[in-house]
Amino acid sequence: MMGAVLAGGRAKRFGGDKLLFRINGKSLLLYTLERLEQARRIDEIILVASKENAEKMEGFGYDVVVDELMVGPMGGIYTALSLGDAFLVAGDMPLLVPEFVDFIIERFEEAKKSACVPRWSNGYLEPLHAAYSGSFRDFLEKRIKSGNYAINQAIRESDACYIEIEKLPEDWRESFFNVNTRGDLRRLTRAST
Ligand SMILES: Nc1nc2c(ncn2[C@@H]2O[C@H](COP(=O)(O)OP(=O)(O)OP(=O)(O)O)[C@@H](O)[C@H]2O)c(=O)[nH]1
Ligand SMILES: [Mg+2]
Repeated sequence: MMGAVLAGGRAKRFGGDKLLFRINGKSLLLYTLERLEQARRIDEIILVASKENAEKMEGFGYDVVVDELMVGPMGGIYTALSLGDAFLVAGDMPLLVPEFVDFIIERFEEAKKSACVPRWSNGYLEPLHAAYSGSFRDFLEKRIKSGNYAINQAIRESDACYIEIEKLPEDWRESFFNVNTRGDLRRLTRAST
């Protein structure tokens, strides 16, 4: 399955070029890409960039698609799915667990639903660490046209299948860790990546 990495955000909370920020000499995005590469069920990776950073993103050596919408994650997902089914992940998730990625893709392929999304017992979803079908794109199109960019609501109103997070190995949860502020980097410098 294709792995699509969202990499077109403006990183307002972080300030500056979050994905290119180097931690121990390696960019944040490269941490994420290296983990994604290790997933056996990922056979191709694309980066979903913005017009502004597409050139820089090409430097990573993967195909880059430009998100023309720039309305947040939903637009990035919509853009990625123009190339077919995808496991979608945010570029700022450096502790991605490859086995967990494979697990989600397997569930997605068995379930034959429009999406397969991890869910916490309180109902909170992890839409930027989930598998989506190309047909989910048509479902998003109407919402985007009417200016409704709420991805969680879109998933809930679709026929998505859910993966109950608390039933899985506890150490898989670090896969959801994402860097929003400079303070979040402390966790990464401590982790053995
Ligand atoms: N292609 C694309 N990627 C996006 C978009 N919005 C966010 N992203 C990416 O999605 C990931 C998670 O988003 P956020 O944590 O909100 O990052 P961000 O939007 O850059 O940061 P903030 O401005 O602080 O919200 C990051 O890797 C972003 O680069 C978008 O509109 N289009
Ligand atoms: Mg954002």
